Amino acid sequence: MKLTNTLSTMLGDPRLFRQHAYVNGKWTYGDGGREETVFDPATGEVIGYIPWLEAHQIREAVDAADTAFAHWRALRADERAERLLAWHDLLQANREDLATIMTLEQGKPLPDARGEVEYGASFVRWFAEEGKRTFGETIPSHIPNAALGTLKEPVGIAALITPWNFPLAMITRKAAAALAAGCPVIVKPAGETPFSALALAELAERAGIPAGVFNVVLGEPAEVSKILCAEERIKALSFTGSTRVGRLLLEQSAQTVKRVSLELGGNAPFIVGPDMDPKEAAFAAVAAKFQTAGQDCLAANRILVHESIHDEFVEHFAERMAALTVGNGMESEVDLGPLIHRQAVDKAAAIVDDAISRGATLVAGDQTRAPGDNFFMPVLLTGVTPEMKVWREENFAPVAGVTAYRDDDEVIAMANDTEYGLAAYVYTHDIRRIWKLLRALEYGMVSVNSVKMTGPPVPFGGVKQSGLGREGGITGIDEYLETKYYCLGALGSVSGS
Ligand SMILES: NC(=O)c1ccc[n+]([C@@H]2O[C@H](COP(=O)([O-])OP(=O)(O)OC[C@H]3O[C@@H](n4cnc5c(N)ncnc54)[C@H](O)[C@@H]3O)[C@@H](O)[C@H]2O)c1
Ligand SMILES: N[C@@H](CC=O)C(=O)O
Repeated sequence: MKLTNTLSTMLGDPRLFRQHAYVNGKWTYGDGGREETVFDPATGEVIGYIPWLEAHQIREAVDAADTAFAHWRALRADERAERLLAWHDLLQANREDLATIMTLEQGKPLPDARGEVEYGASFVRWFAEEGKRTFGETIPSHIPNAALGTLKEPVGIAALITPWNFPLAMITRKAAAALAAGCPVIVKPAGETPFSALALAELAERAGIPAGVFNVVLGEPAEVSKILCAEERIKALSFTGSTRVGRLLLEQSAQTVKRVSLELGGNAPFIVGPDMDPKEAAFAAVAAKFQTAGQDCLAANRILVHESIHDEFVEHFAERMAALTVGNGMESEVDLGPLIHRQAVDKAAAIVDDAISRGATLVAGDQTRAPGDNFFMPVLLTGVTPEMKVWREENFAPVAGVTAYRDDDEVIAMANDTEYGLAAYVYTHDIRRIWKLLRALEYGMVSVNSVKMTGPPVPFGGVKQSGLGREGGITGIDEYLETKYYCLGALGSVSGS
């Protein structure tokens, strides 16, 4: 198998750069000799290679997790918490290296990568604490001389399949909850960004998480997922990624009736009320659109501005957008890195062409200034209408589409005109309008006058075709817990309570 060490020379701790799968506490090659090349999206250079595991090796990961389950679930919650807190501390201590790995494989600017390491680590800390609070209940008995109640028990092995846009935090938000609940995990990261996942495995081992409890499998995505979904011993499947693949995995998991959690695509409306300062709203919209070069499930995809302030808003948006620097995320002062690969650039270009051909106006976005093959310069379109792809599809690129609306009822109908329902933004200071929109918007998350909405205490997730279940918050751990009801009968001395 090919290996390259360029990336490790850039790290304080070269052992964080691993080019093997991690199964049962061992770094593993693929038995069939298949491998995948991983590129730096900014330069197109090879940064490493990963093996593809064969079917029997994926099953060995399940065997390992199955064996490890008995010991891991038997630990006290505070013992698991100690290991999770050690993992958290190691993530923090190695923040710089983890951010370097992330920027090189994903492309996001280094400060954003540092932010994601902090964000990812914050879920580990959160669930270390939440694991100690998985309380059951006592139930007032309706049966004479009986005591009724519930226990919370780990559901079993959890398979976690994750995307490339947030290569670290999308893993920790799932894995920390599962591990805290007592479930071993098998992580299948995106092939574009495996090295963050493998660095997480290295640090999990150092934190004292036992062999078989945290595994990272690599391989041909459809092949690996089919095996994981068909495995009866895997009881929970948690997926973050596109709605297309989410539907497929839900279908494949039906045969083994798994607990399925899905965090899927978004098509976020960003609604600006007539009372807003157009400059303040435009600056917020730029921030909500261009994070991770628009490759964010929370990215403002459809910007809906009241007609009375539309033109001023567009002027300020264009001015702010023009000040963004596009370039290699390893360089300082860069706001937008590359897109993940060339197909993403082609998709973005096709969405812009489609909008223009259907009557949208291109206000800004000169692609001749793109600093490389995988870069896409920010685009501002106005006059966007519902038949355009930029309205219908999650563009996952730095393409902002603006539409004017007349009144609240019209903007509610516009905002809900999508199969997606992840997140929506509302900018207005009118409390009646806020309440009306908050209730009428068909979204799992609504953020009012704030671009930032996520974090460990938050029940993150969508409605409609944006997903099933919630991650984070006080309910995130429930995705990995079963409720066991008990009835202790014939107690003799207990009655009526
Ligand atoms: N709701 C959320 O919390 C959230 C967070 C991040 C990303 N996302 C969504 O993820 C998408 C972008 O990520 P992506 O392009 O990596 O998504 P994707 O669906 O293409 O891939 C996600 C994962 O599924 C695997 N996969 C791909 N094809 C597969 C197949 N045929 N069978 C089984 N597995 C397969 C990939 O290897 C990867 O690990 C966007 O739609 C974005 O909105 C959602
Ligand atoms: N920004 C999101 C990830 C979506 O792509 C998050 O905070 O979870």
